Amino acid sequence: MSTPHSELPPVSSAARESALVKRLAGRGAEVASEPPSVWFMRQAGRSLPEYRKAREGTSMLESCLMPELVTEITLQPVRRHKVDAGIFFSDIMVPLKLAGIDVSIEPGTGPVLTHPIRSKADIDALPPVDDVYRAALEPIREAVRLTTHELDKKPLIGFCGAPFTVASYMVEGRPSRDHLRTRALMTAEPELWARLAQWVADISGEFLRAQVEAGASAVQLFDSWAGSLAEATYRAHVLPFSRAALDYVRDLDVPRIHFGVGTGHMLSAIHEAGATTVGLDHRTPIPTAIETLPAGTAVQGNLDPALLFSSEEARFAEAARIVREGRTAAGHVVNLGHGVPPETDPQVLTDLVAFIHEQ
Ligand SMILES: Cc1c2[nH]c(c1CCC(=O)O)Cc1[nH]c(c(CCC(=O)O)c1C)Cc1[nH]c(c(CCC(=O)O)c1C)Cc1[nH]c(c(C)c1CCC(=O)O)C2
Repeated sequence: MSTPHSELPPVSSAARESALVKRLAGRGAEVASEPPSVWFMRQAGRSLPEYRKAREGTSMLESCLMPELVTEITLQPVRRHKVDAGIFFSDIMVPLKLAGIDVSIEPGTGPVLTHPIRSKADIDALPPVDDVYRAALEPIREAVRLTTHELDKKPLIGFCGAPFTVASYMVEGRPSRDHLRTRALMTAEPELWARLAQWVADISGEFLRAQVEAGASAVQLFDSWAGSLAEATYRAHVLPFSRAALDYVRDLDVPRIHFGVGTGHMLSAIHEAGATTVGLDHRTPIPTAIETLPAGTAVQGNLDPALLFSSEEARFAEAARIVREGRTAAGHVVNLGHGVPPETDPQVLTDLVAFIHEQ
């Protein structure tokens, strides 16, 4: 390798002072005259032909450990759509793989574990989160350094999976609609559950911290499946561990987004886990969220991904409404209510970004 990547200059302060990062920190008033900020969950990925080409012949988790490839894939949607941030190309399962767990991501299915967690012995056998694990994160740090160097003034958003969502893949062994085994474990064996959730908080928290230390300007905690929980269950068995994961970056002064699908019934709890910004899916009205959350909290979202397949007229009308409603928040960043579906026409996203920037 000819470039001494680890000697790249530190991340541009312009990225950390960008309008998008200020909005995520609840400092939207400082940049009120600037165009709205927008990025999309899953903006990198199968909706882009250049992604499909770059990924040919390399498995998902393998590609996440190849720094040049990660940089290229992270930059693809930034180049094409002119979104205001890159989202680090990786996966919520990467920390498991780096910790030595036998996991793969099966195309069209999702994460699959060879040995799902089924007993106390399985939890006893989880590897320690130690210097060996932190050293294994080096390809992640390297990829972030390369990517932030290329992004220059645009921020990179780092992320990790929240303990409930990641642990539900570990317990179920594969994607599950209702996470029954996981939810049963919480109440049947709360102490075992707590050990598993704390372990995930530690591996995911270290993964998140590695990204910020290497140059990411904001983070998002994905608790995609938390919406399947009642608020009381969430508070008792999940919130403390999500907070533990976010605590890994609390001293690093970057905004923290917290997102889960279908969490409109417990937005305050999602915020209390340690977020500066609450991510909203398309079912939660922005004014309701602003009213519910403490003053100073920013919001992100929340265009229904179905609108990507609707008429341009309907899509732009919704986008304009979302931008308008977001102006009353301490900070608002436009996003979808969940990830970009693989079938999306990329031109629709490019045109949508241009429209949002004109508002
Ligand atoms: C639940 C979850 C996972 N991974 C993730 C979540 C939380 C977000 C959410 O709720 O969608 C997070 C994730 N996964 C990926 C990103 C990176 C970048 C981005 O958002 O642009 C992020 C932020 C890449 C990816 N992660 C995955 C892909 C597709 C891989 C491919 O090209 O086949 C990408 C681009 C694979 C993946 N990984 C996972 C699933 C369910 C899948 C889809 C499996 C499939 O339908 O084939 C687990």
